[in-house]
Amino acid sequence: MTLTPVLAVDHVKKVYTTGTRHVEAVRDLHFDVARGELVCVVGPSGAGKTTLLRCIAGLMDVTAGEVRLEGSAISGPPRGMAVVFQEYGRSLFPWMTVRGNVELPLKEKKVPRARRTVLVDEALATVGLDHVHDSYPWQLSGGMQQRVAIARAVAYEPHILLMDEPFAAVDAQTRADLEDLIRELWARLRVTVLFVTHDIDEAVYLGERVLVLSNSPTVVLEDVRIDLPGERDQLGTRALPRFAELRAHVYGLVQQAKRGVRAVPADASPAGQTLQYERKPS
Ligand SMILES: Nc1ncnc2c1ncn2[C@@H]1O[C@H](COP(=O)(O)OP(=O)(O)OP(=O)(O)O)[C@@H](O)[C@H]1O
Repeated sequence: MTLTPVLAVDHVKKVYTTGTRHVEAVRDLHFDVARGELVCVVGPSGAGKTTLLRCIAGLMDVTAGEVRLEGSAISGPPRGMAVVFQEYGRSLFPWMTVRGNVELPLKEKKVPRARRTVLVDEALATVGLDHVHDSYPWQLSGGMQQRVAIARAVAYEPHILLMDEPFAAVDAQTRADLEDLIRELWARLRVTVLFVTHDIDEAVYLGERVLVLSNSPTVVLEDVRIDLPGERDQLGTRALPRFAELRAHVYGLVQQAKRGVRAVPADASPAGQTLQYERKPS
């Protein structure tokens, strides 16, 4: 029996059209994400990572192909999805308390008040912020604000969590803490996560798979299985020889992507256990 993937990105193409100008940002992206997977996406700057995420989040139409969430085609922001963006400063409402920010999407989802209280309390405790319910976002550090954004996504009880470079604007120590928080939440809540990052080390540390995108117009250059132990910690995991191999492998792929390479033969991938996808001829 074949299980329906939570997320199916089915030969997606995206062309931006401004007046008479056409920019083919994404050529043919094709991959599935199974329930409970944590999949990272890396690629050179301008590879189309944000474009892909916006298409998946239903924030923009695809030019061809289809994105399906639990078997249904996406044609607008789907209810079972939560998104955490890089700009936490802009994603939180400064005139609302932390509690108000986390509760807002639940009100929009028409969750009854008593249930909302439980969900907000649990989510804030989960991200270690149960002492700042009544603070305003601008009274918190950047890392704390990003925790509020994560709590808001978690409280929503999404089937899939999309994250677009969520830690790019925080310092290295906070970033490491937030990475561990995501692994911990993912393991505990069994939520499916698609995580876009510029950072190759972060992708290998976090992911069960790393999708390496080619340069724009984008295809999946390689889908690398990250066969590191499930229990990860910043010092031990990053010191493993296998971590170094996978990191070097993904780094090499990103360098190839920058040079315009769009296809890697399966047998040229000794370090990663590549998953191959059938491509439509373009
Ligand atoms: N609104 C737009 N109109 C026209 N072209 C666009 C638009 N948005 C993005 N592009 C182009 O699409 C391509 C992919 O951009 P996108 O922002 O998705 O890449 P990215 O991988 O997220 O980049 P970065 O890593 O630098 O954030 C780029 O060539 C970009 O110039």
